[in-house]
Amino acid sequence: MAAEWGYSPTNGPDVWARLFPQAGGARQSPVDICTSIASSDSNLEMKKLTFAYESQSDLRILNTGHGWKVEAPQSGSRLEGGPLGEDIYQLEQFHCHWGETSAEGSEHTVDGRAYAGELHLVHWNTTKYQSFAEAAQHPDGLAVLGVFFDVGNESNDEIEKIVSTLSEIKFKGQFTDIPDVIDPTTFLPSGLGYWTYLGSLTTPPCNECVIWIVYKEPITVTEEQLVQFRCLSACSGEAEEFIVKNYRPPQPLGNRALRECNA
Ligand SMILES: NS(=O)(=O)c1c(F)c(F)c(-n2cc(CC3CCCCC3)nn2)c(F)c1F
Ligand SMILES: [Zn+2]
Repeated sequence: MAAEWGYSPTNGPDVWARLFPQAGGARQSPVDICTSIASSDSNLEMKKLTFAYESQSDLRILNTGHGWKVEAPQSGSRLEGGPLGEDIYQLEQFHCHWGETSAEGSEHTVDGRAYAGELHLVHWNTTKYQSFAEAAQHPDGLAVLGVFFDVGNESNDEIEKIVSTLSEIKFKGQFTDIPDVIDPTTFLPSGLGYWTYLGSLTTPPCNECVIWIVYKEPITVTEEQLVQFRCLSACSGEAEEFIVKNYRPPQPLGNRALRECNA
């Protein structure tokens, strides 16, 4: 397998486990969310999931070669409650997954249906661990909020702040600062119902360290905004290999519990 993992037949999800053994584990993400087996859990209703983010400007966005990633270490942010027990999780970064067309692109699917993309807000457990890298080695180390993208006519203003920087980070390894103020709260849908289950990073090394919280209600972006995502290059040089898809297909849920909260 090519040294660098990716999403092509020769280095994609089907062969990740050769280099990254955890990718073949029993607690992998994403999964297909089968709504008929999701169980309502009164505990989730009682311990409301709460989040508090700061608005930040000059956040760094980089082209990872697999997509864009905004580094947003927010010591003042807090995600807690719901499935997170008594621990507090802090925002570390957010990024997104998409597909070649808007008929695909999300990582999680709902009753077999894919959305046009999926935003991930990645948090780590600051109650128990001293760093993101340490937290990523533990089963309750990370909490990721997943938000589906639906395509509509209305441009998403917060996503547009990301799109407006992409021409500056066309190639892998490039980064720039986002001049606009970003408030992560604005990425969340108005309806706060969600599904939750225990899973993993959806990219190598696929550590089984994520408490997943996937919102039921999608947010809207435009086709043009997704077209701009697909113009990023996976290469650092002149060669142009566009990042047209960067989603892992659903993995077996196995005997994991899938719970839901209709906030
Ligand atoms: N799609 S996802 O599951 O939301 C998702 C994530 F949650 C991530 F945290 C990462 N991630 C990977 C690393 C390197 C770490 C380096 C230290 C050891 C763990 C990996 N940094 N962030 C990631 F790439 C990703 F895709
Ligand atoms: Zn992701």
